Amino acid sequence: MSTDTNTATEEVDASVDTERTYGPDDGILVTQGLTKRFGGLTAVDDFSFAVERQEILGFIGPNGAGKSTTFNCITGTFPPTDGTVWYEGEEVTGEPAYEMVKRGLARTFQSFRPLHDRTVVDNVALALVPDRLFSLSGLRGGTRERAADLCERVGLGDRLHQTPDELPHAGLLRLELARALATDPDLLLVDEPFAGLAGGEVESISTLLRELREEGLTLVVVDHNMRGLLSLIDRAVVIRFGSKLAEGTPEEITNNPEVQRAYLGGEM
Ligand SMILES: Nc1ncnc2c1ncn2[C@@H]1O[C@H](COP(=O)(O)OP(=O)(O)OP(=O)(O)O)[C@@H](O)[C@H]1O
Repeated sequence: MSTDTNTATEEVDASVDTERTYGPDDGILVTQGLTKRFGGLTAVDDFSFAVERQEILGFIGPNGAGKSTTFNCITGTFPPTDGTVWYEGEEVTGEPAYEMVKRGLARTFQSFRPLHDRTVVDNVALALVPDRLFSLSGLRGGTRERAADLCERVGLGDRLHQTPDELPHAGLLRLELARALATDPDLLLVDEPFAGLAGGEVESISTLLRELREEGLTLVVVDHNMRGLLSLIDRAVVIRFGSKLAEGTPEEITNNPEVQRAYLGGEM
């Protein structure tokens, strides 16, 4: 993927309805005028979008476009400088991460963070309990059963008693997904699931994500693998310089001249 090149702002604005004002009922997750400044740098700039219930939304943008910062403002890593976030129709702007998890918003991280001295099933079981001070021996049987079910669900049923270090990269991603699912989310933000995966693995992870959607989950997926992402998603929102560049179906996005220009030399 290429880094940013300069494109006239007028052209960029012409590709999206910048006048649209979003409200709490426009989707399961909605932002209006989301802005995040780090000192003099505006990383997210008056960014509005909505995620529809049970869709798979791709969140696309070149390096440094503001994708992670948008995620971080929504999931409570840090508060936005300005703007509003609604989740399930309620305003949640600036709510801390643990409150967002309680509301049903989960995320996976590109850099996996399993507990290396625990087994796969223990890692998932610990994500099920709200307070990590509980000892594993104190977990009820039902909890461990639920953890094993989740491992099974993501394709780790035959690796319950291995440690994370014994898993291949795709297995670690599955574990990360199971740990996120352990919080019983309605909406899952998935950060770069295809990074480091071979073609066949991209397809099997895509199949898993589609199945999770069929089971009722809403998914927002960020990835630099355009081919993998566009064949997975229903719709995409494209961000550039912290602002919305375009949104639409994979076909609309692929054929959008501004998007093509933003990804000059990239894989569209
Ligand atoms: N904590 C921070 N402090 C200062 N600047 C930051 C911080 N986090 C992000 N930025 C800056 O904000 C801008 C947007 O970064 P962000 O990480 O959101 O982009 P991104 O679209 O996720 O990029 P990538 O695809 O490379 O992960 C960048 O210029 C980045 O350097």
